[in-house]
Amino acid sequence: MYVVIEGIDTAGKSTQLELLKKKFPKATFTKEPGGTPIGIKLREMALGGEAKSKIAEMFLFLADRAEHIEEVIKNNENKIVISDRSMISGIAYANQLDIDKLVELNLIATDNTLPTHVILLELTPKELKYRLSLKDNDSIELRGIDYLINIQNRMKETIKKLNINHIFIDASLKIEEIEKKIEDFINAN
Ligand SMILES: Nc1ncnc2c1ncn2[C@@H]1O[C@H](COP(=O)(O)OP(=O)(O)OP(=O)(O)O)[C@@H](O)[C@H]1O
Ligand SMILES: Cc1cn([C@H]2C[C@H](O)[C@@H](COP(=O)(O)O)O2)c(=O)[nH]c1=O
Repeated sequence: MYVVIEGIDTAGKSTQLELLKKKFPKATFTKEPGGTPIGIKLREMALGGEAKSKIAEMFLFLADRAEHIEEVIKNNENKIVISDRSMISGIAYANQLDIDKLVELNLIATDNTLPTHVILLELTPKELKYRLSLKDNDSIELRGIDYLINIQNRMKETIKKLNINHIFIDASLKIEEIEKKIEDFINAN
């Protein structure tokens, strides 16, 4: 079972992952970018904002993803793996290219491996604005509310297009309510 938690910046992914670690102690927890030793270096490069080219930035994320699939996902095929982000983020954030082209590129990186379960935490523009105001923003968060809401729409479109088993959850619900919905979704499937 390859479960991924998706959502734009500040949607509440890390908060829920910490709770899931207690609920599913035998699962393998991982993340993109940065779930492998090479991935840690690629993450630094991608998020440092050094790349002038958006295409170069996308290839950094794709390199991270290819290594992550090979080293983490395939090596834990018979376990529950729960990942903070996946190719869904890869396709949504690279918004300079169309989704079909990005699906092709991402399937090369993942050797055709798709998540089996996608949980998307969905933010309203108002809540996103509030949550971003509470923290120092990295180079991607500095692109702003409209950019991130557009990315969220691309995430939803991608999940539907790939026809992956999924749940969309209102990220403004109480933390415990979201936790329960996620637990029920994983256990039901
Ligand atoms: N359901 C919730 N209601 C209100 N605030 C929440 C909720 N879930 C998380 N938060 C708060 O929102 C902020 C972002 O949460 P968190 O770090 O879990 O998001 P994230 O999706 O992992 O973010 P990023 O992708 O930027 O790392 C934190 O201040 C957290 O306490
Ligand atoms: C996988 C992936 C991620 N991104 C962006 C999304 C976030 O802004 C950062 C990752 O930060 P987090 O704190 O680990 O959530 O990177 C992207 O642009 N493309 C991708 O493929």
